[in-house]
Amino acid sequence: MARAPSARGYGRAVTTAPARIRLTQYAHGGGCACKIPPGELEAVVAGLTATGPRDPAAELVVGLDDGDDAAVVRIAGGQGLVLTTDFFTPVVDDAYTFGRIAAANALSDVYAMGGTPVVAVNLLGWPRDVLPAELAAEVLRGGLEVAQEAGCHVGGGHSIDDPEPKYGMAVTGVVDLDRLITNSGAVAGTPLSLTKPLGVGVLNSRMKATGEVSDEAVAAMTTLNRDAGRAAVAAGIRAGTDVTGFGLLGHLYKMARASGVTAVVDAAAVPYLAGAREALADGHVSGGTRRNLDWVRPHTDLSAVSEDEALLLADAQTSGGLLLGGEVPGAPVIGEFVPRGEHVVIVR
Ligand SMILES: Nc1ncnc2c1ncn2[C@@H]1O[C@H](COP(=O)(O)OP(=O)(O)OP(=O)(O)O)[C@@H](O)[C@H]1O
Ligand SMILES: [Mg+2]
Repeated sequence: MARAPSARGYGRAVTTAPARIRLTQYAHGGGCACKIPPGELEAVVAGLTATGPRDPAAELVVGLDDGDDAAVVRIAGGQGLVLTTDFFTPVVDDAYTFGRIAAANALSDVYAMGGTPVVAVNLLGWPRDVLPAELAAEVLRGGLEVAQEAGCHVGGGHSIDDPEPKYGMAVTGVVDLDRLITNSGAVAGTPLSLTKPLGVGVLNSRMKATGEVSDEAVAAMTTLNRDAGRAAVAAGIRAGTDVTGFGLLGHLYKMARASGVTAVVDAAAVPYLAGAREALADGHVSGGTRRNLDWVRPHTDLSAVSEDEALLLADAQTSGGLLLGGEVPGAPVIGEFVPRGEHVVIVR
């Protein structure tokens, strides 16, 4: 038998699986909601960004300056290498599904830059004294399946004994540098689109607390942003990011700030997964979501919406959709970019 999550510690390895292990109960937080909050992260990495103005001909085309989704390095033939990594604790109880979500999320940052993933390596942390190795293999199986769907090789990885289960990937892709999509590419006068509905954060919090699974949320989190990324490139879009732990408002604030424009969000046009509002009303709001809202509040005009609406807009997503400066087929327009005004973001 595996030990209860509360009885953590290093001891004998587990060889047999109990009837039902709820992976989320072995982690303090789940998915992108366990990211270090945006303000704190920027303070931590600030010392790494003092590289001076970016030279457009430089080898490192995208570095840390604008907190973009991935680093981009110039290679031959007008191409760039796209490099990104993402890992987190279980966001769902099922190991195979956790693997699929974590892989879709890791691959997403390449799509958010307008790129195509080529090869990934796994990052695995596993509490080998409390959880069976078979479950770790299930996590990796899920990740491999999604990478294969993306046409991305899995070339290896790294695994450590860890008090909490963690999984993700480091992904390398390629991008046509003339079609690169970045945080800083937004231009006033262009529409703002979102390719997946919000609400994954509150639904995952509910699932962690009650065990109630939202199939819609799982479907959203396991869907690759490949088609959205391709559509964005085909439409000539140059501004975008994926919506993850910092929520729509957090990622939009980063985009508008980096682009020197103001983003206007039409709250009524933002799509939500079924049950998201009810989960919020029942109090299933993560600390990460509250921190996201606190972070953007000084720069955001929220006077037109209730506190609940603002929390939903700041809901920490895992493997969320692409937020794009432009229009793509099938994705709702949820606002627009306008010249920079008093606020960096306006919710109306
Ligand atoms: N430990 C770190 N060292 C250096 N840079 C970091 C570190 N952690 C994060 N960053 C950088 O900070 C920025 C914001 O990180 P964040 O993880 O939010 O980006 P992201 O990969 O797009 O997130 P997500 O995978 O959730 O979409 C990125 O440019 C990232 O490269
Ligand atoms: Mg990202």
